[in-house]
Parts: sequence; structure tokens; C-alpha cells
Amino acid sequence: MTTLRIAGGQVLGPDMTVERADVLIDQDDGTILAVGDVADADETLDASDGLVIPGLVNAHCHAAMTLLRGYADDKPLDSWLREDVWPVEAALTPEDVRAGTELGMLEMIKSGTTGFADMYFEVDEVAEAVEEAGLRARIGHGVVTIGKDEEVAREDFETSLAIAEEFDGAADGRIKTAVMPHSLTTVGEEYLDDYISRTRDLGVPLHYHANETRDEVAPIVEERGKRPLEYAREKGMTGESDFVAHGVHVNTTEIDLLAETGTGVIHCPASNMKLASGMAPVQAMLDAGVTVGLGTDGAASNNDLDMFGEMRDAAMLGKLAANDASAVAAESVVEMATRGSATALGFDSGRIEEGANADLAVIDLSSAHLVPHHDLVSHLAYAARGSDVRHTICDGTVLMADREPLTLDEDSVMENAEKRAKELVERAIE
Ligand SMILES: CSC[C@H]1O[C@@H](n2cnc3c(O)ncnc32)[C@H](O)[C@@H]1O
Ligand SMILES: [Zn+2]
Repeated sequence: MTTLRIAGGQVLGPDMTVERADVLIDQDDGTILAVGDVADADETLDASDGLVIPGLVNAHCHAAMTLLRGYADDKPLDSWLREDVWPVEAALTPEDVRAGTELGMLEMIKSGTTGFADMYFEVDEVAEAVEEAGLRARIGHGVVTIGKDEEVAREDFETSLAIAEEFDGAADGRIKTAVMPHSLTTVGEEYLDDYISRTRDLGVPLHYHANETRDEVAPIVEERGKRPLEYAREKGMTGESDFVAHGVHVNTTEIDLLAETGTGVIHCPASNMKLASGMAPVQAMLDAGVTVGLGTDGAASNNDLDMFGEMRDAAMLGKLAANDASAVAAESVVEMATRGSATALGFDSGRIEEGANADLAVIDLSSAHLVPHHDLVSHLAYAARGSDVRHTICDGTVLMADREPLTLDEDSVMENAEKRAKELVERAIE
């Protein structure tokens, strides 16, 4: 057995308390062996002046959309997608998706994220990139059927199922999959019965955008006389392993439905603010017992993949939404970004405890904006930044040490993404 000791730091425990401790990792099976005073190990990573936290889990994103960062801003969801994003995405090549995914993962590793969920296209490229970068991910091919002939729409769903089957368990189990219909309005009902039942046979989760904007909820209510998540339940799309992105416009019946079925909700506060989609009732969902995780969404609607920013946004927006300064408190957002997201994605991560996946980040506490150290959980939620991350470890492997990424070549990833992004946009607007 090869062991790694993260030594000399303070450690954030699963109950959100902070204690002085070392963390011992079994690098062969990628799990935490012990938390406490650890005498010896094959290798040591220094965490003095640091706080060891569970690696953050970005539970909803489209990593390759880093190529569209800053390409189209200041519009609402529907026109942003139809006028700007979808026309460019139509010109994406597999190499573009690879380059954008690598850039997204570089950004995530640098800011202490060790796991993510990704809905996009060219997923075989995404899978290879995840394997190379060393992160943990639940990935899937996003299906859109509106505006497509039946044959093409069915092909899209077949791709999503085939990808889910092929890559589940890849990269030594770091990669898991899901079938990912884009949303309840962009996928036709005529396809759901068949493909949802085949997803269940495959035994993988479903992940889709739901209740993101008022404009998306209204037609479902008008046409079907029921709320979107009631429609989703009727179609068999809610359950313990399933997770929806956004859940902004959910009423009390839908909140109860989410809690009863165990369906996870991934809160994306920055994207919801930027596209003016609305304020999710996060405290009400937490009070009802819904599993709530946190996600950045794509970098084109955020515009970064920094989960520290997302925690801060979630806390701030949660208070406004509830009209209550005590709502969505620091502990709640840290819990959401770690265990909440990990649970929603089905990862045994998000907690520093013997037996859990060794997915960790070490935060450097020595910067001016983190002094004094009254309450380190408060700092994680309100004051820390992605650039405070010193080391990132996933599955027992060190992905970044002393701010130097080890699995991705930082300069060439950035250079390639810059070039591909420029050529992509030129091709798309030709
Ligand atoms: C079919 S792959 C995923 C698809 O989703 C698009 N997308 C990015 N952000 C959002 C969002 O906030 N709501 C809905 N859809 C979104 C992305 O551009 C891809 O086309
Ligand atoms: Zn999204």
C-alpha cells in the first residue's frame, strides 16, 4: 500500500467543526485511512497554515462552455441560447470540446473542485479528458429533440444511452454516467416513455434542467394542467439517483415531491442571477429535506467555474430569496458544495472521514483577506477565493501541489483553448 499524509493543517470535519489533524490516504484504493495524529507515510504534503476541506463538487456544469466565456452576456436564457449559444455550439468539433473541457477542468483543479457533473456533446472526448486530468465526474450526452426529425431525435437519445453504458465506471471508477435529456421543454413527451424506461434498465441516473425560468414553467402548466416536476414524476423522471439543475421556480407541492422522491436539486445561483432566471427557494428546500447541491452551470452564464464564488452567491441570494439574513447560512452552503453535491451525484466524497474517497483540497489561510481566523467555515463561504487553494487531491492522487497543476499542462491547455475558441466563433459566424 502507498500512503500519503496531509500534514500540519486544520481539518474540516463532517459536522463542520475544525480541528488540528493530519489526514492519511491510501493512494492505491483512493480512500481516507485515518484522520488525527499520523506518524508516518510514504509521502507527505505540507498543509501548515492551511485548512483541509473535502474537495468541492460542481454538481452541474457544461465544462467545454469555457470556450464561450464572455462570448454572449446580458441576455435572458431563451434568447441567449437561441441567438448566441446554440448557433456556435452547432459548429463545435470533438477537438473543441476536448480543449474546452480541459480548460474547465484546469480551472476546477486550481480552485479546489475534485468532482463535477457534465452535460454536453462529444462525451467520448470529455471522458478521455477526465481520465487524463484525474478528476471524478458524472458525465452524459445532452439530448434535445425539439426542431428535429423523429429519426434524428431518436439518434440523439440512442447516443445518450450508448454513452451512458460505455463510460459508466471508466477511469478506475472515477467516471460515472447519466442519461441527460436537456429539459422538460426541449425534449418531446413522445420520446420519454421509451427512453426513460431504457435508462432505468441501464441503472444510471437522469439529469436534466428543470423549473429554471418562468417562461419554461408556464407552457407546461398551461398545456398539461400540472407543474413541471409533477409531469416529470408522471414520466418516471424523479428518484433517489436523479438530479435536476436549477429548480428556481418550484412551488411547495414540487418541493415536497423532490423530498419524497429523493430527487436532488443543483442550485446554480450565479447563472440564475446573470440570466435573471430568478431566486430559488433554497432554504425552503433544505427545510423540507431536499438534497441540494451546488453548481456553476457553464462558464458562459457565470462566468467562471469557481465554487467559492458559488458558495458566496448561494448564501447571499438565499437570504434575499427568503427575506431572512439567517437563511442559507455559511454551514449550509459549505455542506451544499461538498456533501450535498456529492450525494446528489452518487459519489462517496464530500466528507473527510475514514473510508470516504480521498477527494480533498487544502486552503492557504495566510492571505490578508482571510485574517483573522474567528470562524473558518465563515471564511469558506464568504471570504475565500479559488486562488486560495494550495493543493488539490482526487482519488488519493495529487492533482495540484503548491498551486502547480500536475496532470494538465497549464500553458498548453490555455493556449489551445484560446486558439480553438477564436476559430470556433469565426467558423460559426461565417
Ligand atoms: C444539450 S447539452 C447541454 C446544453 O445546455 C445548454 N445550456 C447551458 N446553460 C444552460 C442553462 O442555464 N439552461 C439550459 N440550457 C443551458 C448548453 O449550451 C448546451 O446546449
Ligand atoms: Zn446547465
